[in-house]
Amino acid sequence: MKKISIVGAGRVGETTAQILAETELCRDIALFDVREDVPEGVALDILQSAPFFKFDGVLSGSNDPHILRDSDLVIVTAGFPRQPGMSRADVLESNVRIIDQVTDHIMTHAPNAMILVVSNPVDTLTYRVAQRTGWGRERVFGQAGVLDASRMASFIAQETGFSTRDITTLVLGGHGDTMVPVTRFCTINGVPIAHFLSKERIAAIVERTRTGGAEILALRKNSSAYDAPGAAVAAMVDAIANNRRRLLPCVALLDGEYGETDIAMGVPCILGERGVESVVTLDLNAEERADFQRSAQAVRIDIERLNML
Ligand SMILES: NC(=O)c1ccc[n+]([C@@H]2O[C@H](COP(=O)([O-])OP(=O)(O)OC[C@H]3O[C@@H](n4cnc5c(N)ncnc54)[C@H](O)[C@@H]3O)[C@@H](O)[C@H]2O)c1
Ligand SMILES: O=C(O)C[C@H](O)C(=O)O
Repeated sequence: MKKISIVGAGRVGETTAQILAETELCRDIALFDVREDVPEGVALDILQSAPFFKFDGVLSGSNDPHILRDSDLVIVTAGFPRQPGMSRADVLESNVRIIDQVTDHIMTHAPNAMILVVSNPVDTLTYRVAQRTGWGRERVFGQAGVLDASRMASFIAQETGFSTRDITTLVLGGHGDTMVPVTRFCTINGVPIAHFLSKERIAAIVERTRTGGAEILALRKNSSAYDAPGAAVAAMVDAIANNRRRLLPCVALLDGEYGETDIAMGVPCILGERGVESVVTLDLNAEERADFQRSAQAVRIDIERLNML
């Protein structure tokens, strides 16, 4: 991938830029932010770590949206994080204004780009970007489930003592308290986690996964998570840049899959060089289907709020 732009040079944007640069996933990274001088400062600071990490490439930052031009991918991390005690949906009104402005910049300066939305509430904002651009769902998608699944895998590793390398997890649905960790598809090298963990322990891991973002927020106090989120975004970029065709949970527009239409939420997708190549429909059991529908209902409430703005 020739050029990746990151909109929002805050905590998540900066962490993502650092990982993309270090891993040389892209050698031309541009940062755009409205805070005066900040994107230039972030770009310069990361560049000065190049001799340690031994990477080459160009990193630039600007308050001028022209910096987005010719991007192949734009990662959107602009917007307010929630504060302790808030839900992600509580920043919807403030962040819609920001996301609309950012979307217009992308349409003007990077009309051929893919857009990866990170800003919260990510399902609703991905839906908003898709509506505003009118671009196909392969080009407009969001990050949530890769992070939630990685949180769940880290909890399973802590409980079982197994290597994270061997742990596979799947979290679907909206990126809120109703997210759907699908324990039936969580394994340790193919062995279902139920072989190693009791029902009670699995239930506790599911609950901790659902509240994983709030747990970090409560501990960090002035900031929501950004280390694992930056790594999750980088994993998605790796799938795209290297055309890996990975099966990853992405926030994607649904067109009848899982019985849902006119909504964006977390579903398993094939992610490759063209973005979301397809949505994979799993045969969910009755309980999983009910959980997924409940999660869709929560996202729909936000979309209705959005439509009233
Ligand atoms: N989807 C996920 O899994 C996930 C994970 C972590 C954080 N987030 C979300 O990502 C967003 C950013 O989090 P953060 O911790 O980096 O916040 P932050 O406050 O550190 O950074 C946000 C940045 O956005 C910039 N910004 C605001 N308006 C802008 C505009 N119109 N154009 C360009 N830039 C603008 C701000 O100046 C700031 O630098 C939040 O909404 C947060 O909830 C999502
Ligand atoms: O919790 C948040 O508000 C940030 C992010 O969505 C997360 O899950 O870490």
